[in-house]
Amino acid sequence: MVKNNPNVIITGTPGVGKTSHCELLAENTGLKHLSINQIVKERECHDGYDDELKTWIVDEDKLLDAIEDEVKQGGYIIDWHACDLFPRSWIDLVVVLRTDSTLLYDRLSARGYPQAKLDENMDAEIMQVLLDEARESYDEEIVVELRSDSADDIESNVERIESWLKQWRKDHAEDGEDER
Ligand SMILES: Nc1ncnc2c1ncn2[C@@H]1O[C@H](COP(=O)(O)OP(=O)(O)OP(=O)(O)O)[C@@H](O)[C@H]1O
Repeated sequence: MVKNNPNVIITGTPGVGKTSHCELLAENTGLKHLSINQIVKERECHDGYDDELKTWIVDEDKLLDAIEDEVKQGGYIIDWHACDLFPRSWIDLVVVLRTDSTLLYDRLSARGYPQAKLDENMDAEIMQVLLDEARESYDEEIVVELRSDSADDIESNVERIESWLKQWRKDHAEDGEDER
């Protein structure tokens, strides 16, 4: 299928700023924000709720089936704290957001996370779990690591992604012309 728009994953540890980035990027570009959290709940792509970690237990096969037809058309910003489940052929850019661990601690504490969940997420950020997962799952040219410490970071990161998008659209418009 020829896509007119790319698919971008915005990933990173919970609390790193994925939703904040996705919302601004969607508003500025017209790409659609696909919150996997919401899809899992609304389309029931889970095997129940983990009471201890206060999170849904995701059924990845159900989730991929639920979004495949939409995502294959292109134009989605996928917002999720994992990335290795999405087929490489669907994805054009993977942005891994990173933040300072003190800032992350404050953001997650403010949400009232249980201690076990807070510790797990702090460890994941410090050990750069998501960055390694992205690098192992996709070609290195499409994986970008960006800081998300301040509001200015959000703006400049979104601007960078917008520039990338402009170039992607230009390149693919030329491809389309070549094919004619
Ligand atoms: N770069 C930033 N500068 C200042 N505050 C930020 C930044 N990124 C996120 N925050 C704040 O941290 C909190 C969590 O942000 P957000 O919901 O965007 O994270 P998330 O990665 O989408 O989390 P989750 O994976 O749990 O959905 C929010 O209160 C948000 O305002």
